[in-house]
Amino acid sequence: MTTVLEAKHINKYFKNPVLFHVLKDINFQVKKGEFASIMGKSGCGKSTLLYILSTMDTDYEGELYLDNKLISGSDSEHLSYMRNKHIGFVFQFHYLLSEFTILENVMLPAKKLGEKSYQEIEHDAMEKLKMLNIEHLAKKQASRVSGGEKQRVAIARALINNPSIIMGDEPTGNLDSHNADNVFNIFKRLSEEEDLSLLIVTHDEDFANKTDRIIQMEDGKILL
Ligand SMILES: Nc1ncnc2c1ncn2[C@@H]1O[C@H](COP(=O)(O)OP(=O)(O)OP(=O)(O)O)[C@@H](O)[C@H]1O
Repeated sequence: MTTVLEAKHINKYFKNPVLFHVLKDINFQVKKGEFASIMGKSGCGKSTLLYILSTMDTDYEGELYLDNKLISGSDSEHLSYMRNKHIGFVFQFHYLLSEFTILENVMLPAKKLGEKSYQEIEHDAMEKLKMLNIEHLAKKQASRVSGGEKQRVAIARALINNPSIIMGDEPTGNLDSHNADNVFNIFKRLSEEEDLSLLIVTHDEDFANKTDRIIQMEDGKILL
């Protein structure tokens, strides 16, 4: 099976004021179509790891591969391109631009990538909204839709550049159980029907237990 993301011997230290070894020899792979979750107690290093895997943090030791290409050590311009093209993000808070319409919000990462015309991007964005059953919200201002709807819009936005992997940091942390189930089911469908990989940090055991694999972290290490 194809590997979409691979971390090899990732070590990370914080140096303020004393040296703190926060990530200790992290090794794992995420395969194409795999739905994996990362769990662990508060402070064990989940967000720090996700920050590295998502290429936002470059101050670490080890190797990171995205779609079998070594990306650790790349310059910031290349990393920004790879991040935009290959990774979709869903956070606890949706970070939609409230003055923009839903459609405009979903289009933004594709405009940033700059590989398609406005019309193509608009068409793609409508397709993503349809996929998530929220096409009727397209022309609405982002501030005027519900919390659960906003999170579905955030997923549509994460999908707009057809990434290989979706990374989430507590994407259901701010949702009630009905909307959290909804987001889980969307992720599950994306993994099963679209062969998309998902790597989701969560504190929600019910959510994690339903994923294909739980990556359990403790004190900066992955438990095997
Ligand atoms: N910039 C920083 N400088 C020093 N230490 C930091 C920094 N950021 C995080 N840490 C420490 O690194 C450890 C891991 O933090 P991290 O945020 O990755 O944990 P987490 O598992 O995501 O926690 P939570 O579940 O509460 O979000 C913690 O002990 C934290 O205090």
